[in-house]
Amino acid sequence: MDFMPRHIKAPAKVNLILRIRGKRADGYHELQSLMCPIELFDGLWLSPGRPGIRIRVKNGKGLVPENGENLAVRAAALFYGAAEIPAALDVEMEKNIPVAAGLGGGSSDAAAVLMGLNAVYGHPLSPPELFRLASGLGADVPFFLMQGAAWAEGIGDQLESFRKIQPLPMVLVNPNVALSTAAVYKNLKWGLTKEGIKTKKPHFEETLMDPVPWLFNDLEPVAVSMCQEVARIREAVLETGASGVLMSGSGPTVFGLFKDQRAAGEARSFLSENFRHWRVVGTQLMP
Ligand SMILES: C[C@](O)(CO)[C@H](O)COP(=O)(O)OP(=O)(O)OC[C@H]1O[C@@H](n2ccc(N)nc2=O)[C@H](O)[C@@H]1O
Ligand SMILES: Nc1ncnc2c1ncn2[C@@H]1O[C@H](COP(=O)(O)OP(=O)(O)OP(=O)(O)O)[C@@H](O)[C@H]1O
Repeated sequence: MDFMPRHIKAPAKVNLILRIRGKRADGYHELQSLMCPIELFDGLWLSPGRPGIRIRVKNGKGLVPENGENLAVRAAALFYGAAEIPAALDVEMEKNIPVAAGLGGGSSDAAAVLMGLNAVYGHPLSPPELFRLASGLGADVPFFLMQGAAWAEGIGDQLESFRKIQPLPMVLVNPNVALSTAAVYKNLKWGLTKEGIKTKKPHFEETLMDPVPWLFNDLEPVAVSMCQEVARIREAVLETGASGVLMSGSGPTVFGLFKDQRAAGEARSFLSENFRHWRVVGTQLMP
Protein backbone atom coordinates (compact mmCIF):
# COMPACT_ATOMS: atom_id res chain seq x y z
CA MET A 1 0.00 0.00 0.00
CA ASP A 2 1.48 3.29 -1.14
CA PHE A 3 1.02 6.69 0.44
CA MET A 4 2.10 10.29 -0.09
CA PRO A 5 5.33 11.12 1.81
CA ARG A 6 4.54 13.02 4.98
CA HIS A 7 6.52 15.31 7.26
CA ILE A 8 5.64 15.12 10.95
CA LYS A 9 6.88 17.01 13.99
CA ALA A 10 7.56 15.40 17.35
CA PRO A 11 7.68 17.88 20.28
CA ALA A 12 9.77 17.56 23.44
CA LYS A 13 8.10 17.75 26.85
CA VAL A 14 8.84 19.10 30.30
CA ASN A 15 7.42 17.88 33.60
CA LEU A 16 6.23 20.96 35.52
CA ILE A 17 5.39 18.69 38.45
CA LEU A 18 6.84 15.19 38.99
CA ARG A 19 6.07 13.39 42.23
CA ILE A 20 7.02 9.77 42.73
CA ARG A 21 4.33 7.97 44.73
CA GLY A 22 5.76 4.49 45.16
CA LYS A 23 7.37 1.51 43.51
CA ARG A 24 5.50 -1.37 41.91
CA ALA A 25 6.53 -5.01 42.13
CA ASP A 26 7.68 -4.89 38.46
CA GLY A 27 10.17 -2.13 39.31
CA TYR A 28 8.24 0.72 37.69
CA HIS A 29 7.34 3.74 39.79
CA GLU A 30 3.90 5.24 40.32
CA LEU A 31 3.93 8.94 39.73
CA GLN A 32 1.89 12.08 39.45
CA SER A 33 3.00 14.55 36.85
CA LEU A 34 1.93 17.67 35.03
CA MET A 35 3.44 17.22 31.59
CA CYS A 36 3.54 19.82 28.88
CA PRO A 37 4.80 19.75 25.28
CA ILE A 38 7.26 22.48 24.36
CA GLU A 39 8.22 24.15 21.11
CA LEU A 40 11.29 22.07 20.35
CA PHE A 41 10.78 19.42 17.69
CA ASP A 42 12.35 16.43 16.02
CA GLY A 43 11.38 16.29 12.35
CA LEU A 44 10.40 13.02 10.69
CA TRP A 45 9.81 12.26 7.01
CA LEU A 46 7.74 9.14 6.42
CA SER A 47 7.97 7.84 2.81
CA PRO A 48 6.87 4.58 1.20
CA GLY A 49 9.89 2.34 0.66
CA ARG A 50 11.02 -1.16 -0.21
CA PRO A 51 9.65 -3.95 2.01
CA GLY A 52 10.87 -3.48 5.58
CA ILE A 53 11.55 -0.36 7.68
CA ARG A 54 14.67 1.75 7.27
CA ILE A 55 15.80 4.86 9.14
CA ARG A 56 18.33 7.55 8.33
CA VAL A 57 19.30 10.11 10.96
CA LYS A 58 20.24 13.38 9.21
CA ASN A 59 21.96 15.09 12.13
CA GLY A 60 23.05 13.82 15.53
CA LYS A 61 24.61 10.72 13.97
CA GLY A 62 25.80 8.27 16.61
CA LEU A 63 23.45 9.72 19.22
CA VAL A 64 20.54 7.48 18.39
CA PRO A 65 20.48 4.02 16.81
CA GLU A 66 20.05 3.97 13.01
CA ASN A 67 18.46 0.55 13.06
CA GLY A 68 15.56 -1.44 14.48
CA GLU A 69 16.37 -0.26 18.01
CA ASN A 70 15.36 3.30 17.21
CA LEU A 71 12.05 3.98 18.95
CA ALA A 72 10.64 5.38 15.70
CA VAL A 73 11.35 2.06 13.94
CA ARG A 74 10.03 0.03 16.87
CA ALA A 75 6.83 2.08 16.76
CA ALA A 76 6.49 1.57 12.99
CA ALA A 77 7.02 -2.20 13.35
CA LEU A 78 4.31 -2.39 16.01
CA PHE A 79 1.97 -0.34 13.85
CA TYR A 80 2.41 -2.52 10.73
CA GLY A 81 1.95 -5.68 12.81
CA ALA A 82 -1.23 -4.47 14.51
CA ALA A 83 -2.70 -2.99 11.32
CA GLU A 84 -1.78 -6.14 9.35
CA ILE A 85 -0.20 -4.07 6.59
CA PRO A 86 3.08 -5.27 4.98
CA ALA A 87 5.84 -2.94 6.21
CA ALA A 88 7.41 -0.73 3.51
CA LEU A 89 8.76 2.46 5.04
CA ASP A 90 11.68 4.89 4.90
CA VAL A 91 12.06 7.22 7.87
CA GLU A 92 14.32 10.26 7.75
CA MET A 93 14.90 11.79 11.18
CA GLU A 94 16.14 15.25 12.06
CA LYS A 95 17.15 14.86 15.71
CA ASN A 96 16.91 18.25 17.44
CA ILE A 97 15.81 17.13 20.91
CA PRO A 98 18.78 16.28 23.17
CA VAL A 99 18.97 12.51 23.79
CA ALA A 100 18.60 10.89 27.24
CA ALA A 101 17.88 14.38 28.50
CA GLY A 102 14.57 14.18 30.38
CA LEU A 103 12.75 15.72 27.42
CA GLY A 104 11.06 12.55 26.14
CA GLY A 105 12.53 12.85 22.64
CA GLY A 106 12.54 9.16 21.75
CA SER A 107 9.06 8.67 23.20
CA SER A 108 7.76 11.58 21.15
CA ASP A 109 9.30 10.21 17.94
CA ALA A 110 7.56 6.89 18.64
CA ALA A 111 4.16 8.51 19.26
CA ALA A 112 4.51 10.72 16.16
CA VAL A 113 5.24 7.65 13.99
CA LEU A 114 2.22 5.78 15.41
CA MET A 115 -0.09 8.74 14.69
CA GLY A 116 1.57 9.57 11.36
CA LEU A 117 1.32 6.03 9.95
CA ASN A 118 -2.24 5.66 11.21
CA ALA A 119 -3.14 8.84 9.33
CA VAL A 120 -1.40 7.96 6.05
CA TYR A 121 -3.06 4.51 5.93
CA GLY A 122 -6.57 5.85 6.60
CA HIS A 123 -6.81 5.18 10.37
CA PRO A 124 -6.83 1.36 10.50
CA LEU A 125 -6.17 1.49 14.28
CA SER A 126 -8.59 2.93 16.86
CA PRO A 127 -7.37 5.37 19.53
CA PRO A 128 -7.39 2.61 22.23
CA GLU A 129 -5.30 0.36 19.95
CA LEU A 130 -2.77 3.16 19.39
CA PHE A 131 -2.70 3.75 23.14
CA ARG A 132 -1.98 0.07 23.77
CA LEU A 133 0.93 0.09 21.31
CA ALA A 134 2.25 3.33 22.84
CA SER A 135 2.18 1.86 26.37
CA GLY A 136 4.22 -1.11 25.15
CA LEU A 137 6.95 1.23 23.86
CA GLY A 138 7.59 3.24 27.03
CA ALA A 139 5.97 5.02 29.95
CA ASP A 140 6.17 8.47 28.32
CA VAL A 141 4.84 7.46 24.89
CA PRO A 142 1.06 7.57 25.66
CA PHE A 143 1.42 11.18 26.86
CA PHE A 144 2.56 12.26 23.39
CA LEU A 145 -0.65 10.84 21.86
CA MET A 146 -2.58 13.47 23.86
CA GLN A 147 -1.04 16.29 21.80
CA GLY A 148 -1.26 18.78 24.65
CA ALA A 149 -0.61 19.26 28.34
CA ALA A 150 -1.78 16.41 30.57
CA TRP A 151 -2.01 15.31 34.18
CA ALA A 152 -0.43 11.85 34.41
CA GLU A 153 -0.83 9.18 37.07
CA GLY A 154 -0.08 5.43 37.21
CA ILE A 155 3.35 4.94 35.65
CA GLY A 156 2.55 7.86 33.35
CA ASP A 157 -0.15 6.01 31.42
CA GLN A 158 -3.30 7.30 33.17
CA LEU A 159 -3.76 10.60 31.44
CA GLU A 160 -6.18 13.44 31.59
CA SER A 161 -5.96 16.41 29.25
CA PHE A 162 -5.02 19.55 31.07
CA ARG A 163 -6.45 22.79 29.71
CA LYS A 164 -4.26 24.73 27.39
CA ILE A 165 -1.17 26.15 29.03
CA GLN A 166 0.06 29.73 28.63
CA PRO A 167 2.84 29.99 26.03
CA LEU A 168 5.36 30.86 28.75
CA PRO A 169 8.88 31.67 27.52
CA MET A 170 11.53 29.23 28.66
CA VAL A 171 15.23 28.50 28.36
CA LEU A 172 16.45 24.90 28.36
CA VAL A 173 19.97 24.07 29.45
CA ASN A 174 21.49 20.66 28.86
CA PRO A 175 24.99 19.85 30.17
CA ASN A 176 25.77 17.64 27.13
CA VAL A 177 25.86 14.63 29.41
CA ALA A 178 23.38 11.78 28.95
CA LEU A 179 21.57 10.49 32.02
CA SER A 180 19.81 7.14 31.80
CA THR A 181 16.20 7.21 33.03
CA ALA A 182 16.52 3.66 34.39
CA ALA A 183 19.66 4.62 36.39
CA VAL A 184 17.99 7.70 37.90
CA TYR A 185 14.96 5.68 39.02
CA LYS A 186 17.28 3.00 40.39
CA ASN A 187 19.19 5.55 42.45
CA LEU A 188 15.95 6.79 43.96
CA LYS A 189 16.25 3.70 46.20
CA TRP A 190 12.57 3.61 46.82
CA GLY A 191 11.32 0.78 49.06
CA LEU A 192 8.46 -1.29 47.68
CA THR A 193 6.23 -0.38 50.60
CA LYS A 194 7.13 3.28 50.88
CA GLU A 195 4.39 5.72 49.90
CA GLY A 196 5.23 9.17 48.65
CA ILE A 197 3.21 12.28 49.18
CA LYS A 198 0.00 12.34 47.22
CA THR A 199 -0.41 15.60 45.42
CA LYS A 200 -3.83 16.96 44.65
CA LYS A 201 -4.27 17.51 40.98
CA PRO A 202 -3.43 21.19 40.64
CA HIS A 203 -6.14 23.65 39.96
CA PHE A 204 -5.63 24.32 36.30
CA GLU A 205 -6.70 27.96 36.21
CA GLU A 206 -4.13 28.82 38.89
CA THR A 207 -1.36 26.66 37.46
CA LEU A 208 -1.84 27.99 33.99
CA MET A 209 -1.74 31.59 35.10
CA ASP A 210 1.52 30.92 36.89
CA PRO A 211 3.08 27.45 37.14
CA VAL A 212 6.10 28.73 39.11
CA PRO A 213 4.80 28.04 42.66
CA TRP A 214 3.93 24.48 41.57
CA LEU A 215 7.29 23.49 40.11
CA PHE A 216 8.50 20.28 41.76
CA ASN A 217 10.52 17.21 40.80
CA ASP A 218 11.30 14.28 43.12
CA LEU A 219 13.99 13.04 40.70
CA GLU A 220 15.97 16.28 40.81
CA PRO A 221 18.04 15.53 43.96
CA VAL A 222 18.75 12.05 42.59
CA ALA A 223 20.01 13.45 39.28
CA VAL A 224 22.09 16.08 41.12
CA SER A 225 23.80 13.29 43.07
CA MET A 226 24.69 11.63 39.75
CA CYS A 227 25.55 14.76 37.76
CA GLN A 228 26.75 17.84 39.66
CA GLU A 229 26.32 19.99 36.57
CA VAL A 230 22.56 19.95 37.20
CA ALA A 231 23.02 21.98 40.39
CA ARG A 232 25.43 24.39 38.64
CA ILE A 233 22.96 24.90 35.81
CA ARG A 234 20.14 25.55 38.28
CA GLU A 235 22.18 28.27 39.96
CA ALA A 236 23.29 29.85 36.70
CA VAL A 237 19.72 29.94 35.34
CA LEU A 238 18.35 31.43 38.57
CA GLU A 239 21.03 34.13 38.41
CA THR A 240 19.77 35.22 35.00
CA GLY A 241 16.53 36.25 36.69
CA ALA A 242 14.32 33.27 35.85
CA SER A 243 11.06 33.29 37.81
CA GLY A 244 11.29 29.52 38.30
CA VAL A 245 13.82 26.75 37.59
CA LEU A 246 13.38 22.97 37.51
CA MET A 247 14.96 19.86 36.08
CA SER A 248 12.70 18.05 33.60
CA GLY A 249 11.83 14.35 34.05
CA SER A 250 14.86 12.23 34.89
CA GLY A 251 17.14 15.03 33.71
CA PRO A 252 19.71 16.31 33.26
CA THR A 253 18.06 19.13 31.26
CA VAL A 254 17.02 22.10 33.40
CA PHE A 255 14.44 24.68 32.32
CA GLY A 256 14.00 28.24 33.47
CA LEU A 257 10.70 30.10 33.08
CA PHE A 258 10.70 33.82 32.28
CA LYS A 259 8.11 36.54 32.47
CA ASP A 260 8.51 37.55 28.82
CA GLN A 261 10.37 36.77 25.59
CA ARG A 262 12.85 39.57 26.14
CA ALA A 263 13.97 38.30 29.56
CA ALA A 264 14.22 34.76 28.16
CA GLY A 265 16.22 35.98 25.15
CA GLU A 266 18.69 37.84 27.34
CA ALA A 267 19.14 34.84 29.63
CA ARG A 268 19.68 32.58 26.63
CA SER A 269 22.37 34.84 25.14
CA PHE A 270 24.11 35.20 28.49
CA LEU A 271 24.13 31.46 29.19
CA SER A 272 25.27 30.40 25.73
CA GLU A 273 28.09 32.96 25.71
CA ASN A 274 29.35 32.17 29.21
CA PHE A 275 28.85 28.41 29.36
CA ARG A 276 29.90 27.16 25.95
CA HIS A 277 30.03 23.53 27.08
CA TRP A 278 26.27 23.60 27.76
CA ARG A 279 23.56 23.35 25.14
CA VAL A 280 21.23 26.32 25.59
CA VAL A 281 17.90 26.42 23.74
CA GLY A 282 15.19 29.08 23.78
CA THR A 283 11.65 27.71 23.65
CA GLN A 284 8.24 28.01 25.28
CA LEU A 285 5.49 25.88 26.76
CA MET A 286 3.25 24.90 23.86
CA PRO A 287 0.05 26.94 24.08
C1 LIG B 1 10.97 10.44 33.97
C2 LIG B 1 9.81 10.46 33.01
O1 LIG B 1 10.24 10.96 31.77
C3 LIG B 1 8.74 11.42 33.54
O2 LIG B 1 7.81 11.76 32.56
C4 LIG B 1 9.22 9.07 32.82
O3 LIG B 1 8.81 8.55 34.06
C5 LIG B 1 10.18 8.10 32.11
O4 LIG B 1 9.50 7.50 31.07
P1 LIG B 1 10.25 6.67 29.90
O5 LIG B 1 11.57 7.28 29.62
O6 LIG B 1 9.28 6.53 28.79
O7 LIG B 1 10.50 5.32 30.64
P2 LIG B 1 10.62 3.82 30.03
O8 LIG B 1 11.41 3.89 28.76
O9 LIG B 1 9.27 3.20 30.01
O10 LIG B 1 11.45 3.12 31.18
C6 LIG B 1 12.83 3.32 31.39
C7 LIG B 1 13.14 2.86 32.81
O11 LIG B 1 12.73 3.88 33.74
C8 LIG B 1 12.16 3.30 34.90
N1 LIG B 1 10.79 3.83 35.09
C9 LIG B 1 10.13 4.49 34.08
C10 LIG B 1 8.88 5.01 34.29
C11 LIG B 1 8.28 4.85 35.55
N2 LIG B 1 7.06 5.33 35.82
N3 LIG B 1 8.93 4.19 36.54
C12 LIG B 1 10.19 3.69 36.34
O12 LIG B 1 10.77 3.11 37.24
C13 LIG B 1 12.21 1.80 34.72
O13 LIG B 1 13.36 1.36 35.39
C14 LIG B 1 12.41 1.61 33.24
O14 LIG B 1 13.17 0.48 32.95
N1 LIG C 1 14.36 8.10 18.29
C1 LIG C 1 15.10 8.13 19.39
N2 LIG C 1 15.37 9.31 19.99
C2 LIG C 1 16.07 9.37 21.15
N3 LIG C 1 16.59 8.30 21.76
C3 LIG C 1 16.35 7.09 21.22
C4 LIG C 1 15.60 6.96 20.03
N4 LIG C 1 15.52 5.67 19.74
C5 LIG C 1 16.19 5.02 20.70
N5 LIG C 1 16.71 5.85 21.60
C6 LIG C 1 17.50 5.52 22.79
O1 LIG C 1 16.73 5.82 23.97
C7 LIG C 1 17.54 6.41 24.98
C8 LIG C 1 17.02 7.78 25.49
O2 LIG C 1 15.77 8.10 25.03
P1 LIG C 1 15.12 9.55 25.20
O3 LIG C 1 15.90 10.58 24.44
O4 LIG C 1 13.67 9.42 24.99
O5 LIG C 1 15.38 9.86 26.72
P2 LIG C 1 14.88 11.05 27.51
O6 LIG C 1 14.71 12.26 26.63
O7 LIG C 1 15.81 11.17 28.65
O8 LIG C 1 13.45 10.60 27.97
P3 LIG C 1 12.77 10.81 29.38
O9 LIG C 1 12.19 12.18 29.36
O10 LIG C 1 11.73 9.76 29.31
O11 LIG C 1 13.81 10.63 30.43
C9 LIG C 1 18.92 6.55 24.40
O12 LIG C 1 19.71 5.52 24.91
C10 LIG C 1 18.75 6.38 22.89
O13 LIG C 1 19.84 5.75 22.25
